[in-house]
Order: sequence, then structure tokens, then C-alpha cells
Amino acid sequence: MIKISSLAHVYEKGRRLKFPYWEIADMEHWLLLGASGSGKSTLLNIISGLLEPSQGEVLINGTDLYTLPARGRDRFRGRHIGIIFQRPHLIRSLDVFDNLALSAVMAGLPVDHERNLSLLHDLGIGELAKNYPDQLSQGQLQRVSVARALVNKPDLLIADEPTSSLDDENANQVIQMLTTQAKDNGAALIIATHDRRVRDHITKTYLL
Ligand SMILES: Nc1ncnc2c1ncn2[C@@H]1O[C@H](COP(=O)(O)OP(=O)(O)OP(=O)(O)O)[C@@H](O)[C@H]1O
Repeated sequence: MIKISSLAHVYEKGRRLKFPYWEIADMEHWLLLGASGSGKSTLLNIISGLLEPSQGEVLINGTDLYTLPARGRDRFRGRHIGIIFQRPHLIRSLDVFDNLALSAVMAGLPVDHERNLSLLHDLGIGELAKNYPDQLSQGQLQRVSVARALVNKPDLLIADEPTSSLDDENANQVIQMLTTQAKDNGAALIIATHDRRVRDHITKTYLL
């Protein structure tokens, strides 16, 4: 269960961004909606432990994220939260398999090669394990990002604008992939989006 309460953030010289109360039960799927500049990315960064809010609390499975020291928070994120960024941010000098392994290492967890390979297979890219990022298409890179986000069996999967640059068919596939993978891996899912096409698939919405 994830809970945010009394949350607000002020960037230097910025206006005050306020975030209403939000409770996400285990394995629920949510859309995070709001106009450009309303604070969606800011909120995702706060929930992920990447940006300390000016005020308020983020509780994840009973842990108050911002009472942890910075290193403890990084470790907590690595173990409990999988993030799919707008761009893949893979390490170019490592192949797909090693990019996945690195996620576990960074979180201080043992590398489970079997699980990683089966994630790649589930996502339809098992044969690409030994390829390097610059040998992959954008769609394949996005699938690797999803696999990487799932490596450590997170309780929460977060995707920031995953469909904005895709045509209808590919957008549909990505939404299906995210919802299926979240379900199969027992994770809650938050998708931040402007995209009306995503709204047909997920009914719970948090509006900024
Ligand atoms: N690092 C920063 N320093 C100062 N102001 C920032 C910073 N990041 C974001 N802002 C401001 O905070 C507000 C919210 O930005 P944020 O990126 O969270 O919105 P968003 O809803 O994700 O927007 P978009 O949909 O366009 O990506 C905006 O007014 C933005 O200019």
C-alpha cells in the first residue's frame, strides 16, 4: 500500500505545487493525469524517492520514505520501485542481459539470471539478451526498460508518458504489456500520461 499525504513541493523561484491525498492499494492500476506543468513528473520523482518534497509524507508499505537517509532511500527504491523513464537510459557498453543484472547489483541483491531471461522472453525479446542497446529499435529498448524495471520484483511499477510518441497499434501494445506485467509480477502500476488512448484501459485516475 502506498499513501501520500499533505504533500507539496516548491522549486527555487517556482510556484507551490500541491498534491492531494492518494492511496494506492497493492496491485492497483492508476493513471496520473494533469495538464503540462501541473507536476506529474515532480510527483513521480517524489514517490520514487528521487526528490525530497518541501512538505508531506510518502508511505510505502509502512516505510516513511523521507525518514530514510539518502543511501537507504536509494536502496529502498532499487528493491521496491521499478521505473520506466521516457527514455531508456541503458548503459551502452553493457549488453541487455548485463543491463538487467546491474539493476540487482545496484540494489544490493543477488543476480537472478533465470528470472531475467524469463522476463525478456515474456516481453518477446528473449533472443536479444546478448545485444547492445544501440543495436535495438525504440520499441525493443522500451521492452528492455520494462524488463529492467521488473528485475527486482518491485511492489510498484511507474511509467512516465510511455505511449506519447507511439502510433495507435504500438500504444495499445505498450499499455497491454505494462498492465499484464504489473499483474503477473504482483506490482501496483502508475502511468503518467496525457494520452487519451490510455484512459480506455485504466479506470482509476488521480488528477493534478
Ligand atoms: N528542476 C526544476 N526546477 C525548477 N522548476 C521546475 C523543475 N522541474 C519542474 N519545474 C517546474 O515545476 C512545474 C511542474 O513540472 P513537472 O515537470 O512536474 O510537470 P508535468 O506535469 O510533468 O509536465 P509535463 O506533462 O509537461 O511533463 C512546472 O512549472 C515546471 O516548470
